[in-house]
Amino acid sequence: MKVPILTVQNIGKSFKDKTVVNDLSFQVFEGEIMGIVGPNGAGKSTTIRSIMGILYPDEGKIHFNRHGSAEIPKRVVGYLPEERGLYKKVSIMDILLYFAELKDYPLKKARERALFYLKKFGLEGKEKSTIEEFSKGMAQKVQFIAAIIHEPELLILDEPFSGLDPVSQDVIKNEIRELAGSGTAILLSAHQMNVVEELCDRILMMHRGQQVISGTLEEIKKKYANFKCVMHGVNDRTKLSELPQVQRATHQGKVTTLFLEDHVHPSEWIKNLPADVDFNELSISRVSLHEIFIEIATDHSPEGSGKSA
Ligand SMILES: Nc1ncnc2c1ncn2[C@@H]1O[C@H](COP(=O)(O)OP(=O)(O)OP(=O)(O)O)[C@@H](O)[C@H]1O
Repeated sequence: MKVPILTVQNIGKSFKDKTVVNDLSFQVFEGEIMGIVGPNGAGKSTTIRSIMGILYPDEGKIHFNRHGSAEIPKRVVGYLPEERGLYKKVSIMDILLYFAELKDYPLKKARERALFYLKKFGLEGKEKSTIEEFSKGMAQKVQFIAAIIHEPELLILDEPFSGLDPVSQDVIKNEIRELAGSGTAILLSAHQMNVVEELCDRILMMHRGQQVISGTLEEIKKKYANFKCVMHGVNDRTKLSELPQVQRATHQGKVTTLFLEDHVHPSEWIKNLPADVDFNELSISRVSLHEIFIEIATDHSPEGSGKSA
């Protein structure tokens, strides 16, 4: 049975007269990785800051299911904020122990965990170094360790991959998977759709403060990811755009991408292609999360039917 760790219920937040989060509800369960995605300014960080008690929502409720009080159970929540910042001149070990102390976590255990993770993240022997001696990516790894040093049951990561090279991204991705595997509930926001596809069990997409899509990747793809046909050949663009059951088309040189309407059966559709369509390569696949994101961010409804070239 899925055990809820965090329940966000109909929250709303406005700054002056601008509504930035509107009637948003979701849950995060034990051992799952939930991705919150959306264009810049969609309201992701405002949502996360509301959960963390940095901002107060004007409406709705935030409930940490295992903890009755209205207070945030800080001892069991780990947080990697969007704006990074660690004391520049303090040793890495002291920084990590300081974070553990803030969460009332036993310091002996924290020291052991700090050394374990520094080694795991390729920073063995660096515990006496300071952040000013570190690169941005190294500092980010330390900040990630600070967020998990106290073994949180809920881990909230605001853009954990920004500024990381692909190798470091993999290190953090693997750690997130391992933490979820051991039961940690994880809520993360990210802009890298490929990473979100790969990592998240469920995805919530926000736009203008509201939920526009949510579900598992499979559910989202089934519901929103129509098929697309990518064609390499020399053709009349208008003719291709006007083929039956084509929702819209994009063209780049000799490559045309035809986004097919809902419920089109691709093999039937191919059979009905006119004989004079020229191509030397043709592929059909479901659109990616990245493309669904672009559709929403550019205000094309994922279920829209307008044709555009
Ligand atoms: N303290 C604040 N005062 C006024 N407006 C704010 C404040 N914080 C956020 N906003 C506005 O709220 C909207 C949502 O911002 P938020 O940072 O939540 O978006 P986001 O989805 O995290 O974006 P990004 O992907 O760019 O980080 C933006 O229009 C932003 O300008």
